[in-house]
Amino acid sequence: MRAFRDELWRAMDGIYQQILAHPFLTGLTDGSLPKEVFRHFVLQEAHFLPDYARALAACAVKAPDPASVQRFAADAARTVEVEHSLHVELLNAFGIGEAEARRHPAPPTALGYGSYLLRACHLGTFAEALGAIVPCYWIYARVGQALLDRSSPDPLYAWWIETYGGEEYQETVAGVLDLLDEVAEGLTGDECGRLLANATTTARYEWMFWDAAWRREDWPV
Ligand SMILES: Cc1ncc(CO)c(N)n1
Ligand SMILES: Cc1ncsc1CCO
Repeated sequence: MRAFRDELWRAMDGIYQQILAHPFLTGLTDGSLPKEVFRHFVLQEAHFLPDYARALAACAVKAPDPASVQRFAADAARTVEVEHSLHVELLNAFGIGEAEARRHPAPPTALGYGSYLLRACHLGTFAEALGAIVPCYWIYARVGQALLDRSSPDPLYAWWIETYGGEEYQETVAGVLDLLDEVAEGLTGDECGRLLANATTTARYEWMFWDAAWRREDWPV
């Protein structure tokens, strides 16, 4: 029997290939990515990660068993930690203080993505929430892995790559994918369809998030 995760990956693979080919990611590994573009990405992350942490906490609330509650609650806490080290390691390196990051309103795609995740995880069933949240983990794990081989001559970019390409994060994501396969066994065809539709939306937002950073997207009016 094929695992459900393969079906979910098929729903995202075309989008994932476009993520890998995006000039933001090719620029990360050859070190040619302009600093102002990465700076904008970090600013987007500073706005997105608190929403992401709360979306993970909502998954913890809906999780069907204590081990899954613990998993999502731990990842929510870990996301807050990553958000904090982002401030310490990166925003300071770019001369963006916490006050400035707060003053700058969340740009459209970061706000849209975070709002979508909160909506899906709060209003959906656990399966629908899982569909929305799994690609966040999986795409970053795959991107991190793909970039780890080449890493980056830039220590800032290398730090970021290690966070997501490293062993610890890879193991975290493997656990979530095991849970996905387990949960999918008990779902109807319709429920699987809604889970996959959410996964596709998240994968699209993942591409858009890189692209928005690349364009240094801001509110047009
Ligand atoms: C936009 C985005 N998606 C996923 C992750 C994974 O943590 C992240 N840090 N940022
Ligand atoms: C690194 C990491 N580990 C668990 S969740 C998460 C995502 C924070 O960005």
